[in-house]
Amino acid sequence: MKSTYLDDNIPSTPGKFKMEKSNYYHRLRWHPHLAKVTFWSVVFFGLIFVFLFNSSTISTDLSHKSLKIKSWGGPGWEKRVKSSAKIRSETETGYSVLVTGAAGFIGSHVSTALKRRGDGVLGLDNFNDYYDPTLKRARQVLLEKRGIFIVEGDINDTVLLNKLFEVVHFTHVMHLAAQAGVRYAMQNPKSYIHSNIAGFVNVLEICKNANPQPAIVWASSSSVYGLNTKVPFSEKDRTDQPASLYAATKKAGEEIAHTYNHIYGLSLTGLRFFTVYGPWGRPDKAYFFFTKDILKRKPIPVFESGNHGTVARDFTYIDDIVKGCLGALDTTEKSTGSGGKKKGDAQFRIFNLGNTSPVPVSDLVSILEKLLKVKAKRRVMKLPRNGDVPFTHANISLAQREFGYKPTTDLQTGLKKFVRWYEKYYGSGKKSDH
Ligand SMILES: O=C(O)[C@H]1O[C@H](OP(=O)(O)OP(=O)(O)OC[C@H]2O[C@@H](n3ccc(=O)[nH]c3=O)[C@H](O)[C@@H]2O)[C@H](O)[C@@H](O)[C@H]1O
Repeated sequence: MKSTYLDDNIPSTPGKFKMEKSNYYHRLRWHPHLAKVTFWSVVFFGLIFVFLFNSSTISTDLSHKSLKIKSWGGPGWEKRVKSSAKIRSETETGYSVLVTGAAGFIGSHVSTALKRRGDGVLGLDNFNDYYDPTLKRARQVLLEKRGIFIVEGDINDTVLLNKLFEVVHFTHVMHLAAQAGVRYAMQNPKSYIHSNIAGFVNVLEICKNANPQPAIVWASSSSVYGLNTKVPFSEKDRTDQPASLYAATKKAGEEIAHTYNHIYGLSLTGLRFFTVYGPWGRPDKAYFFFTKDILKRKPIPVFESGNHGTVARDFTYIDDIVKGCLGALDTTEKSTGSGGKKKGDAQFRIFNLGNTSPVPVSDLVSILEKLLKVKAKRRVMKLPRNGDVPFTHANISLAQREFGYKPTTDLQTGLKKFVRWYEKYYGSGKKSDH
């Protein structure tokens, strides 16, 4: 009723408003003591106005947030979430998996493989612009065609994650969302803390409180071996001399995971990936931008270590990595806690997922030259001290023993598949501004 009254007094045209205003001033002349009241009222309302104006920026931010919240809520959205995470009835394993970073390179491949065999898969990705987001959107389109819904959101968004766990009882979380790239860590260090530490802790917090708690498999990195010189790198080796903030956050992730396993009974498996490559890969990786620049006849920086030493990587093909991820997932034991309380010891594992045959970066360039039929303009330079390590080499016997992990794709074969995809996706250099 009151609002109707107020509404009735709101001038509907500027003309009417002016009339009221003049009336008001007229009354002021008859009641001089009202001038004081009016003055303080103006000051008071002025302050309120200033406050509202200032908070309008906050409310804009909030409205972005609430827009986001709106964009993921509602019955239609919940239906999509449930249907994507639904296990196909005849499937052998019958998992319902939340894949974070599903629009990413490894995430999109793993999601597809899980869905193909009948597991329920729900993706989560914030589609950030660390590298060309159109590539992430293209992966999303592919996944959608396969019945995988990717929820757009950040792993730090507690409200969203809680909602997802309310809608679906995930049996597993494949946590692949991260801020990647060893060299970019010098430009944007906070993004590594945000995703690889704060975001990971948020995921663990949600999982620890979930009932039932899911088993978690997450992405660590070969970079945790840092400046180690003993090869091949074995899971038992020291990991306390990282060469980049990226590596340090991945190492911190392993320690944090151990804590959650110890206190809350979460089943946790960390995978140390060794320079993964292949179709639908990441444009920030050397093999990817070397391809682009060789095709454009642009010079490429090829690193060498001191005294013209070789810089080498244990490049691992994406299909082998996917097999490793699924093997790790299939051998997880259940988490033992519930509602944030540990009920018994839970599984904690770390595995190397590499190829076990390091290749010098100069050989990688030679393979690309042959595949692309273009001579590279090599600019050989000293390995910069910005996060890179001279070599990586995985000992994979642990993964082999635990779930029969056995990579089968050599660099030549894998790069051939990559180049085929690259040429199809980007055409003859037209779309290659990534
Ligand atoms: O497995 C990992 O744990 C990490 O793999 C990846 O790191 P890296 O192995 O360093 O891959 P990538 O950048 O492709 O460089 C490949 C090679 O090219 C050399 N390299 C690189 C750049 C350049 O300009 N020139 C050059 O010679 C360079 O020295 C190196 O020898 C991921 O970025 C990281 O997110 C993480 O997942």
